Amino acid sequence: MISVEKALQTVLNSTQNFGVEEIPFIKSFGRILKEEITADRDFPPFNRVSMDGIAVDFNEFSSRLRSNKQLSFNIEGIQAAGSKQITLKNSENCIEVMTGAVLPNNTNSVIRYEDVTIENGVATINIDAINDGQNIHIKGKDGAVGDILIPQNTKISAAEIGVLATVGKSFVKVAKQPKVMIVSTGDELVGVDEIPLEHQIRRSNVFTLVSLLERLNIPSETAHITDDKQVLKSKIESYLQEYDVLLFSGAVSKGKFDFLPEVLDELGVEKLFHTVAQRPGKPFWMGTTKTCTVFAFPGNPISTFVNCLAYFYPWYYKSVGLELNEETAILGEDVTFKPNLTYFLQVKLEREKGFLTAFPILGNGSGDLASLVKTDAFIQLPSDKIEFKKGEVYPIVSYR
Ligand SMILES: Nc1nc2c(c(=O)[nH]1)N[C@H]1C(S)=C(S)[C@@H](COP(=O)(O)OP(=O)(O)OC[C@H]3O[C@@H](n4cnc5c(N)ncnc54)[C@H](O)[C@@H]3O)O[C@H]1N2
Ligand code: MOO
Ligand SMILES: [Mg+2]
Repeated sequence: MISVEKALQTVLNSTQNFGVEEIPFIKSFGRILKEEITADRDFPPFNRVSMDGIAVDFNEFSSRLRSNKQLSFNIEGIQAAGSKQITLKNSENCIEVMTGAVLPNNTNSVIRYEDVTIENGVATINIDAINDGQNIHIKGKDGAVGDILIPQNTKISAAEIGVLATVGKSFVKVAKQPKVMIVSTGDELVGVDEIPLEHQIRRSNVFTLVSLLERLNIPSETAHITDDKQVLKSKIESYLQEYDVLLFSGAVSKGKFDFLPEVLDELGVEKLFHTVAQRPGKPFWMGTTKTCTVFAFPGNPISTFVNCLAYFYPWYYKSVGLELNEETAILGEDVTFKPNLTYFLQVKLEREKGFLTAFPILGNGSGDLASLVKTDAFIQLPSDKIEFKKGEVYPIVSYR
């Protein structure tokens, strides 16, 4: 048996590189960027008018103000957004300009319509102070051509999608997703659409795993294998050839029909560890071949669930180059836990005065999958303590 810390270290030392693929940018939400995105032109690419109004020459405005002349300007033309830049021919005049338009040549300040009265083609300014360059979004102010706008290894959100669009990146390089097979085992398990007999239950773990992977945008396939050693062996043999990752749930403990560890061993999967000093999820088995990583989670639903979050998630993040950000929360109640095991305790998270606080909710052990609905996360209480006090801070793995 190894500690949670050692198990996680082992998991992180056996990450995989899934390669890179180029996909349409609009399909890249949630994926990990595998190239730098640079500005293809200045941001904004021209002096952009930022208020609807009139554009004037600031010097002309100032000199009239100094000599108490009328602040009336003949309107020479209109500069609309999407039109080529026009030029103010006579600096005593002005040009009407629209937000998003190029600032006309020979003008350098924009006065809002709200501060102007327009009559018979003449705009009279109703304010007696303007700033040189006002209401103009200067070319290159947000970024210069060639600037890095999005660094490599960024997780693509709506913000990045907008930037990809604006620089014309219709195709973008992202980390390939692993090819994953999720397998449940057990003779007691029937399909979701079936009516279980007295001694049977519907299988649920594969579907929670599919959904936990969907949170990472990883597609997956599923299969179910009965507790038959030969069938297990022949199916797994072909899965090992075909997939980057196999996630199992069940058949890793001490039961007569828990064949998985020996089958994986017979198929040449190198065991990295079996059983971790934790509750729940203790009989977790992990191993690798040259091309495939195998996570065999204990079958109790909460064991499968927490181990996917605590081990597969960080393994995937590191594999695709994402930083691991440890989340923490304040324990909301005293907890006593005697066994010399790391305790992944189910908690409901609440924000109290801006701080994330974790309130323990005790279910009926690792088979009580309905209790997951009442909680949001697991708080990770270390094995070297027995008493955990309200107010102490510990890592959490959340799933909401
Ligand atoms: N003698 C011992 N017995 C057990 C130990 C032990 O240390 N010594 N460990 C216990 C712990 S802890 C766990 S966790 C389980 C792990 O068992 P397995 O990984 O072998 O899983 P199974 O025996 O196949 O199933 C356990 C339990 O989970 C249910 N299950 C399995 N798959 C699914 C699924 N896809 N959907 C819903 N439920 C599932 C299954 O029906 C069993 O009730 O072993 C303890 N025993
Ligand atoms: O490890 Mo088991 O998951 O405690 O129920
Ligand atoms: Mg078992």
